[in-house]
Amino acid sequence: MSDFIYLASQSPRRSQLLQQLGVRHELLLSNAPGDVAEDAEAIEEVLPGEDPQAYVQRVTGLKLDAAVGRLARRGLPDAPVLTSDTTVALGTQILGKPADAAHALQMLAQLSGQTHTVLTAVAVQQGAQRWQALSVSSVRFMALSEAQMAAYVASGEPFGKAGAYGIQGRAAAYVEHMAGSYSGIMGLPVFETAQLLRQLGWQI
Ligand SMILES: Cc1cn([C@H]2C[C@H](O)[C@@H](COP(=O)(O)OP(=O)(O)OP(=O)(O)O)O2)c(=O)[nH]c1=O
Repeated sequence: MSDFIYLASQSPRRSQLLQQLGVRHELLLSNAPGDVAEDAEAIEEVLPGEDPQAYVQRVTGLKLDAAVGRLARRGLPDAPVLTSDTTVALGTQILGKPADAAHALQMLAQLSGQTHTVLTAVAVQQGAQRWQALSVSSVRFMALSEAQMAAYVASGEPFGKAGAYGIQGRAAAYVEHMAGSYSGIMGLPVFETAQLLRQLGWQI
């Protein structure tokens, strides 16, 4: 069994959460010479009529396909690798990452005073074997004033985050209630990740 895993993710939170589990890992990013940068926008496109649960699992699988391809091109076809995707859903509507400040404000206005779902799928592959898990959490936001939303967007925190907020940051002050997995909302559910890694032989 390998004593480390490749983490194919740009997200510093995911690395931090793997570290919390004591899992040695190396980042697998598309920055080596000869690497083909996959088109993240194409990977994250929502199919017509696709529900959030199907979406987040499909995108995680596509991220894993890309990562496995990258490893193969580096001559490491059997190395273990992990990917994940986090999606915020308001009913059946998928809220991705905000494109700009206006988009972030619009998403926060939608989440204000409502309960939404945060879905994070995790997938690992080693050789020909692949395992995948899904974490689903529910988060209720207090009603936010225009001034609160504007200040939060100005803090810069919404950018690069699904649903335009980070529960691990200042947005914690707006979360009235949450049920599910705090780490899953942050991007990597530690319980489900540990379960997947046990399948690969890790003792966690
Ligand atoms: C809801 C929420 C999301 N997020 C983050 C987690 C994810 O990093 C991000 C959703 O984007 P993702 O597309 O899941 O991940 P990413 O682009 O950051 O990283 P990669 O695809 O390379 O693995 O939103 C928080 O950090 N806190 C939160 O409370």
